[in-house]
Amino acid sequence: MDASVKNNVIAVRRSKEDKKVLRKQLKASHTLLKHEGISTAPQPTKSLVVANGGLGNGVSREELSAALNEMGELETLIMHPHKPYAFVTYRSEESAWKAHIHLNGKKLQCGENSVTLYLSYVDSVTCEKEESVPLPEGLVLVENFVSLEEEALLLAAIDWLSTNEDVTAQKALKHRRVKHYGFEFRYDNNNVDKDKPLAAGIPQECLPVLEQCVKNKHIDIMPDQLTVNQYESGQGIPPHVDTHSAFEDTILSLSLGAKTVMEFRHPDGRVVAVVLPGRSLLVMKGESRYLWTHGITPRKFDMVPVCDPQSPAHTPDLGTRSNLTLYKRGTRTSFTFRKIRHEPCRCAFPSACDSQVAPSAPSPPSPPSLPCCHADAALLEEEYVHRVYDAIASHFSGTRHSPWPRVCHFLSSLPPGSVLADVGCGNGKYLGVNPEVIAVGCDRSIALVQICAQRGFQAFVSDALSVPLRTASCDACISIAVIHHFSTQERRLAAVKELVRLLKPGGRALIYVWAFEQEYNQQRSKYLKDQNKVHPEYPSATENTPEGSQEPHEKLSIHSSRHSEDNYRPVENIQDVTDGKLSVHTNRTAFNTQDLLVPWHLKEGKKRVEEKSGEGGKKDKRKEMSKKTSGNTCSAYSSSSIAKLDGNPDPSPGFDSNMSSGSHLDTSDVSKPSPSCDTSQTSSSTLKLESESSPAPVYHRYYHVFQQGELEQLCGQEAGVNVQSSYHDQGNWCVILEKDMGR
Ligand SMILES: O=C(O)CCC(=O)C(=O)O
Ligand SMILES: [Fe+2]
Ligand SMILES: [Zn+2]
Repeated sequence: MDASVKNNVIAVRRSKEDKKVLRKQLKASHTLLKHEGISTAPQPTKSLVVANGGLGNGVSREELSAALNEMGELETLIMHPHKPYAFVTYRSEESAWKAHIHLNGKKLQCGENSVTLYLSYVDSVTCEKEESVPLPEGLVLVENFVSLEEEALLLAAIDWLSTNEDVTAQKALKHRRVKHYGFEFRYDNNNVDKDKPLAAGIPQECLPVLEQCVKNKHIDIMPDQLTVNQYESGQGIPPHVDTHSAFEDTILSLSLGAKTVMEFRHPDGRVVAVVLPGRSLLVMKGESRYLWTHGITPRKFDMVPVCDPQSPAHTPDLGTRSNLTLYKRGTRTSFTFRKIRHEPCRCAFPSACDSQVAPSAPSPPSPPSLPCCHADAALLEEEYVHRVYDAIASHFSGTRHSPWPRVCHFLSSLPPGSVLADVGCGNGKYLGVNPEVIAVGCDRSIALVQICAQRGFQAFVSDALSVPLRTASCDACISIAVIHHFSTQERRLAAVKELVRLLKPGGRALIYVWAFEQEYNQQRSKYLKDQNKVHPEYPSATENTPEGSQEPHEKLSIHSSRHSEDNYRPVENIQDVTDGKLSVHTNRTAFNTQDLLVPWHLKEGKKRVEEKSGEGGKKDKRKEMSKKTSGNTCSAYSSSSIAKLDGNPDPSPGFDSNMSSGSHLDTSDVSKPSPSCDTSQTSSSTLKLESESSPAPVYHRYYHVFQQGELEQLCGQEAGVNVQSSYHDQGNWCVILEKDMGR
């Protein structure tokens, strides 16, 4: 090839590349306008928006500013938390122009990953003021409370190698090291043996610090108990309230070593992230001690303000607003000083107080523990998922009638003639959404499958881990609110694998699971919002769960920053704090643990309603429902029109029906459960509780609520499938998977 031809080929290639970059840049501008309201300028200015260069992409301030600084002197660099873009303003337009030429379409290495930057000029930079969120009431943070020398002295006072004979539960907890002095805090009963002081009292080295605390009126009486926690990077402590009956009001926590971010969560869903710098003292009193939970999410990076002089990434020239950076966690050691309480607690927060009234939902007589093996897991699910759904099926079905728009959208996108499996189909509300597809449902609950059959849908009883359908027989699968009922990670993965097995190559699966995070984009979910409202459309605050809500959007307090979206790391199980026993969730409050029991208050009276409405007979609901839900309208059908089961139709002609598992709970039906209940159900005595004051039986369903990123990570473990998209929908995490063509 002669030189001119070669040059032409290179020029063509280059122009092709340029066109590609231009196309992508335009797309990025379009997205910025559409989703963020940021309009780009057609002509050069001093300011640029850097798409993909945001903290939300895992780009740190240091990495981005290093690249930008090479093009000229910066005036400001603004990085909003969680956003996938940054704004840069140069001192001169020429530098901005240079950055545009050299960095647009270029890859930036960020740790192990790289991102491609797209730069566009902007006329003005949105310098959204950080919302200054107050700290929880009663919380005080005192920076530089101890000197560097005192810090070293205190750290040296802890001998991690020695073990105290008299300490039963003093051990390296799964996710951090712990040592107790004065009294042992026992993680098996969440309390202290008040009559059994430890041989080792609070170390002498702590006394000057404690005296200072008393002198400064941070605490009235000298503490007599110390818990030292040591966290390596990536470790944390689950959200909890220190047991009221164990300790007096004030709790002091001294942070030594690396800084961390502690999250405070109010039962109404508010989350405040507080940066705890090394050598600072956190004083928790009143509401912040009694009502808000505190916890440290296990992660390796936190998002912290760059203006914090503690931060190694401190860059004072760049202004202070939105100057956040990723901070890599190091080892942190905390000294938590508390005073043992000898009388019952009489705080003003009875809902969170173990000394005062019982919690709103009675616990099962003997709450189960998280399973440690496959057999235990199967037993737990049998008792706390399958039996419950069979017992509450009718009432449950009456509350589950509005198909979700985004699920409908997925179903409506399937070409006519597609084969669809709804694994964990519940009462079958999605089976008629797209009448052009061949839909079959399965559910572990025979009672729910009977309801499907009653409506004229094809459904059979089956365990979601072993669906009696041929491999690669389905164009699409849906699993709506099912996988969160599996009690081990292995079983959740097995459920994903089973969906993938059913798919044809190129087939797609839609998965919904309930989210740990019930606040998203600064909005609390309906699930949380309706906690005090008795709304005709929704279950009451103390009642059953619609599974609708959202991701925590931690508010930045003056002293705080939101943490980064580090890769998902499982939350340390609350077991370390409550020892083993699953806790009973209070409906319509924020979650404070990932594995829990969710109460279902069974309502009586179905029969009466049916008699009144005169719609007790059997009816083919499929046509009616298809009519109403075809297209993308997703209209609800009335729960009072659900036929009463007066027979036992064979739910699954042609299929093996003696399988077990994967019951269905709807994701976000927020409709009021109609007073419908099949009173002839049987139930396990360990699940159902009746008390004199509340004759309505309460059942408990096991859930594993997913943290952001966890579902993607789970699906990522299954080879031969891609996560095509993932999103948050009404308090659920959702993914669409696509099976590889080659499989
Ligand atoms: O590490 C901390 O600062 C808090 C420890 C804590 O909350 C506890 O031990 O109860
Ligand atoms: Fe605590
Ligand atoms: Zn209390």
